Amino acid sequence: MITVVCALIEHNNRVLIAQRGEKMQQALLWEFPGGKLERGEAETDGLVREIQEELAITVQPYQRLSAVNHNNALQLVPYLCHFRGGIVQLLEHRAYYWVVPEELPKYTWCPADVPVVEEYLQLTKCRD
Ligand SMILES: Nc1nc2c([nH]c(=O)n2[C@@H]2O[C@H](COP(=O)(O)OP(=O)(O)OP(=O)(O)O)[C@@H](O)[C@H]2O)c(=O)[nH]1
Repeated sequence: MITVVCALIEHNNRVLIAQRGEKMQQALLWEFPGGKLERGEAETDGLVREIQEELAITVQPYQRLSAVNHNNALQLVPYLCHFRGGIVQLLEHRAYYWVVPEELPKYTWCPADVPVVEEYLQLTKCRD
């Protein structure tokens, strides 16, 4: 089982979503950006590194959501993150959007992300 950390980057009541490239696995599906941890790396350190590598922005993880075990092959570990600065560059993805939470279900997600989207929607409803 591989562990992948991903970021729900929040800014002005929106969250950043990213579309995988045509040549990536799960091509053209939407995801929360992130990636695999390096050996011995803490989850939050790996996440900050991946987001800098993929989007050239700085984030600060502040809350871990429920990890998703997908088909006993992938453990997806989501973190809520504050946006701390930079200008988004698509260094690996095909597209990105800042969306309000209610729009999240309109996108075609990587299957492992579906429970993450649901948890996030519940959480943001409680904030209102
Ligand atoms: N980053 C990310 N990967 C996800 C998500 N959902 C999901 O199933 N995955 C899968 O988790 C794996 C992570 O791959 P990745 O390509 O983003 O990770 P990485 O940057 O470390 O990959 P690399 O080996 O090319 O360096 C892929 O198989 C990807 O399809 C998600 O929300 N975010």
